[in-house]
Amino acid sequence: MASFATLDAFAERFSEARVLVRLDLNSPIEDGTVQDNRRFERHARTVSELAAAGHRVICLAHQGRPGRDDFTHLDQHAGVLSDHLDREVQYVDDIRGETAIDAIGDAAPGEVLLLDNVRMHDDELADREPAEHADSELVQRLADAADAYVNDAYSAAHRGHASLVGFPYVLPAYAGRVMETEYEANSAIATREFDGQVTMVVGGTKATDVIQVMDAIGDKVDAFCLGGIAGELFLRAAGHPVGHDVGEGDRFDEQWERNEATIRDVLDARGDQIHLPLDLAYEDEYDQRAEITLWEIDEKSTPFLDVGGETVDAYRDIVADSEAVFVKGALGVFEDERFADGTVGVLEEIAETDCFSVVGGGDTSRAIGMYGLDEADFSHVSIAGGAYIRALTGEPLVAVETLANCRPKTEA
Ligand SMILES: Nc1ncnc2c1ncn2[C@@H]1O[C@H](COP(=O)(O)OP(=O)(O)O)[C@@H](O)[C@H]1O
Ligand SMILES: O=C(OP(=O)(O)O)[C@H](O)COP(=O)(O)O
Repeated sequence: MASFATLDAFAERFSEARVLVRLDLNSPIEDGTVQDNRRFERHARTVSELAAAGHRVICLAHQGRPGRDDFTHLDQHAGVLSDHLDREVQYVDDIRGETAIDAIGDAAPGEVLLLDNVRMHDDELADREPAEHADSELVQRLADAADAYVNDAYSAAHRGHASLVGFPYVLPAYAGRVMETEYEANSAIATREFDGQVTMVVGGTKATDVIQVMDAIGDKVDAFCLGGIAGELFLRAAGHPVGHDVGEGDRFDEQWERNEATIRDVLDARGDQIHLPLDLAYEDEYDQRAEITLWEIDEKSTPFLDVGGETVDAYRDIVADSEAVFVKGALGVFEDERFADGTVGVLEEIAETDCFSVVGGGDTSRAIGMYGLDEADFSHVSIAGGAYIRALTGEPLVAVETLANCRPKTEA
């Protein structure tokens, strides 16, 4: 178990500090609009605690990845975060230049700044070891302008990027409240033993995260219920003519090339644990939801956007018989009500079943609020996806390990 210092220790040491706070505000963007989600509400608790205590809060965050449609500036994120606070979040359209450094210097006690998308600086994603990131211009420039660093970005803690692992080498570093609570919940899961059936529902778009970990966690899981992009990729490996891009799509082929061998290995090794969709749903010529069983599909000519009704019924039965259920990634494009049956059907069954349950995934956990489900009906609703699933397997999260084990040279 990692042991890191929390905001309790920070409060004992600092007053009116300039504190860099790394958040994970990576969010869905629909028609160019950042979608509010649990990450803003949860991180606002950490920001609010620091600002209310009179510190000058300098937030760092990322959105998307270079080259992706959702790779944007953070101006909208500042507004959404403000909505969850009793104070304005001042967006700074700079990361480590003079504008940013001056804004940090001018920040008054209790003020909150949000710098621009940290992934827009080349140092952030450079392929370096954590100690090398500490020497980067990005980390050095911002560290010189601040007194301390707080990492609240548990949901990005599996990424060894500069703003996540570099600062503990050069500034006093602490865990934010999201980091603290997510770590405690998700680490406990990796060490728990269940007598009854353990089920994992996996879907979503980041099949690479899911597929590589399925094999690692396979000894702890009795049944994997697949959907989303991951489900189609496994169906493709099982010989069905699905799981490839059609039209403008770019969700499948690149992930297939990267993961085909692993998918086939996992299917061979754990086929009896893996439940694949029996039917799929798509948008017909009347813009309505239509379903098709696997055996009716002779070619994929349109994107499949959800699992079908037969699959939902089968997965609900599996969940109903489970002592523990972990969910990572949505079974369909639940943001569109026509294609929410898979995701919502499984979540409803979990809520009705007396089981230990964890729902993970920044996007996926949004479905709970969107469809009127009660968060209290789940044991833990994580705002992490890839980080959460790695925690399930007990895999160390590099940003957590760095936060717990590294100290500035001046304090070594
Ligand atoms: N068949 C599908 N085609 C395209 N997108 C899908 C499909 N099924 C699920 N999704 C998308 O997966 C997203 C959630 O998956 P992902 O981003 O990997 O998980 P999270 O961010 O929750 O860890 C949802 O936003 C949903 O729209
Ligand atoms: O949203 C995130 O990951 P997740 O979708 O696995 O929860 C994190 O912000 C990490 O984003 P990344 O997967 O683009 O590095």
